[in-house]
Amino acid sequence: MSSLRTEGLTKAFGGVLAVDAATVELQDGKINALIGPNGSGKTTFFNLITGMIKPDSGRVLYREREITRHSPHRIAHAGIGRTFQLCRVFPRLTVLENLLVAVRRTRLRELLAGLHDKGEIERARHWLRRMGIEHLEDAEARDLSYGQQKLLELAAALMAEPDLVLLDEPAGGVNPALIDRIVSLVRDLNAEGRTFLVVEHNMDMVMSMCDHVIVFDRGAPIAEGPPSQVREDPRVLEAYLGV
Ligand SMILES: Nc1ncnc2c1ncn2[C@@H]1O[C@H](COP(=O)(O)OP(=O)(O)OP(=O)(O)O)[C@@H](O)[C@H]1O
Repeated sequence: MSSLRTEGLTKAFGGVLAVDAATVELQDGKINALIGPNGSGKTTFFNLITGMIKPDSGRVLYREREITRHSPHRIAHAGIGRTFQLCRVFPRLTVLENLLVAVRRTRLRELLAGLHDKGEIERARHWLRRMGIEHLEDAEARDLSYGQQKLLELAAALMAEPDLVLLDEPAGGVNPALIDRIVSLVRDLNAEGRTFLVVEHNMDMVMSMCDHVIVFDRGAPIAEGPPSQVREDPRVLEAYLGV
């Protein structure tokens, strides 16, 4: 059973077919990985699912309902959260403020006017504790290390209580100790019932953390299965090595 699936999803930029008739089904309740060589369409696929860009053709279904061409806000509301390859936080807001605006961007004005919702502050503190950055609540986001900003971004995504979380290169630019922390956090969040789709180039992380691996090449899946199986697949080696 799958909560998210795509059918023939296609997106071209000029003459480049970034995502080419991709039919993909995620395993529900699992940590799914999306891997593939540079430029194989992984980030574009994420952007199509989360409504950041619109497909040329094909469909995205979540819980058997069509969400193709819905706005990013509506897709987030349906229960799909995400982080970005190059971390996106508001540099001049504090850590806590970043989480409060994450709930609803339109409330930025209220936030700046000092109007806080107590329940939301409690939830924000809960996620900061889970990320282990609660001591940084009043720091401006720009003063955090890159890895801490990634944890903040994950906390911001979790503020909307998503059932499906898309992580775009969570280990990119992060030191090994923090990678371990992110892995154990993702495992815990998954054990609590959240499904994950993780784009990641760090193969150690993919192989040790993920249950199901989908391999993209030239905009579409060429192989999928458990990590041990995918690692041995000649099509995957060929896509990566170009042999
Ligand atoms: N906004 C855009 N305009 C033009 N071309 C784009 C755009 N976004 C992506 N592309 C092209 O589409 C293809 C797929 O890119 P995409 O970023 O989705 O791949 P990726 O698998 O995420 O790569 P990486 O692993 O390097 O992050 C590439 O050829 C890329 O140059």
